[in-house]
Amino acid sequence: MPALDVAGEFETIERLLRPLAHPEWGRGLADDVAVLPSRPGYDLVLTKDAIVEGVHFLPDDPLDTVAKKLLRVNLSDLAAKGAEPFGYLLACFWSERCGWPEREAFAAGLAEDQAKFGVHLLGGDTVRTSGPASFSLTAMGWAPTGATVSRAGAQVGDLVFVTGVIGDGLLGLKAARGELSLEPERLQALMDHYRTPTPRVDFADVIRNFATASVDVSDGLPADLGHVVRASNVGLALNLNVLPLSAAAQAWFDDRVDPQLSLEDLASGGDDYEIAFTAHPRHEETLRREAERRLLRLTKVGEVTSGSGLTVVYDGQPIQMARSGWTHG
Ligand SMILES: Nc1ncnc2c1ncn2[C@@H]1O[C@H](COP(=O)(O)OP(=O)(O)O)[C@@H](O)[C@H]1O
Ligand SMILES: Cc1ncc(C[n+]2csc(CCOP(=O)(O)OP(=O)(O)O)c2C)c(N)n1
Ligand SMILES: [Mg+2]
Ligand SMILES: [Mg+2]
Ligand SMILES: [Mg+2]
Repeated sequence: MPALDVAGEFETIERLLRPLAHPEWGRGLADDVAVLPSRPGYDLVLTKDAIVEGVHFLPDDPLDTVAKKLLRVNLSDLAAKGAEPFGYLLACFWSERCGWPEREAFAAGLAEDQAKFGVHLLGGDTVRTSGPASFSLTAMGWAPTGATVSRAGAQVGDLVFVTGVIGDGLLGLKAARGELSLEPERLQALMDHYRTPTPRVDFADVIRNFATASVDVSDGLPADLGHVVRASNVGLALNLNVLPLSAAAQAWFDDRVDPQLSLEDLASGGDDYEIAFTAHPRHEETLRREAERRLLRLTKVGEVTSGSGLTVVYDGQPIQMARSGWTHG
């Protein structure tokens, strides 16, 4: 048995990652591949997002929450498309700060979230780097054949909804950097959202059944709705005045001197990992009921119009936003 401070490649795989392996399809992480049986009647839905220290998480974020964020941002993409997750491939680029205790914390975070979301590890890769700690994950899910929701199906007259709240990701980052003065519980709630966002996995079946188009909100609500607008070749009016805020974000907002600019910042900050989607107005009541059953906030933030392009509206007037969301320049 290697000493406890060992953080080598094979120790990491055997002692920390093997316990996370998919019981049927992971081959105990002791083979070159994972082999999955095909599933008649279903499509295999795949997505990959990487996270990098200094870009997606802070150098002093605990590694268990980094692992959870990595898994969750990917589960968010699957949920937005209406797919049910079952497994993932993982690549770890451990930096010098990732000794054995940090790797143990990372694996413990994954173990907790595997249980929470019903997924297992299928394989991956493990390397060491002199650069920033980085992690990449490929999430896999099933959706009934042909049922996956794209960005392209929005129809003129559809309503635009968003799950949960918008802006806590941005404020959580500010809070973690010590840039906000709010009550400690509020700061904690915001930091929790930044470090461990909640992917709307239990809303995936509703999206599958009722959404005409959907996207997960990672870059910023206007930026991500912009993808829907372009893919669907429609217009879309987004009403900033109804942006759903958490209690903590509301407390921050109430102290601002420029409400419009503050809402623009919250809307375009990103790191929300909510689902924005379009649906026919006849489904509004059902959507509200399904959200309520799941104790999930659901807000109608706009409508799909003829024409093309996203129009952001504040106090009934179209406005020009300085930036619509995060981009990796
Ligand atoms: N390096 C890459 N190689 C192949 N496809 C990529 C790469 N980077 C991004 N994409 C694809 O571009 C699209 C948009 O990516 P992204 O903005 O990261 O979307 P998301 O918000 O779904 O994570 C996705 O289909 C994604 O798979
Ligand atoms: C330290 C730090 N600085 C800035 C941010 C803000 N931020 C970085 S990437 C990003 C957008 C989401 O990440 P991305 O890689 O674009 O995910 P994807 O759109 O592919 O899902 C945001 C809001 C952050 N999360 N952490
Ligand atoms: Mg991505
Ligand atoms: Mg994503
Ligand atoms: Mg992005």
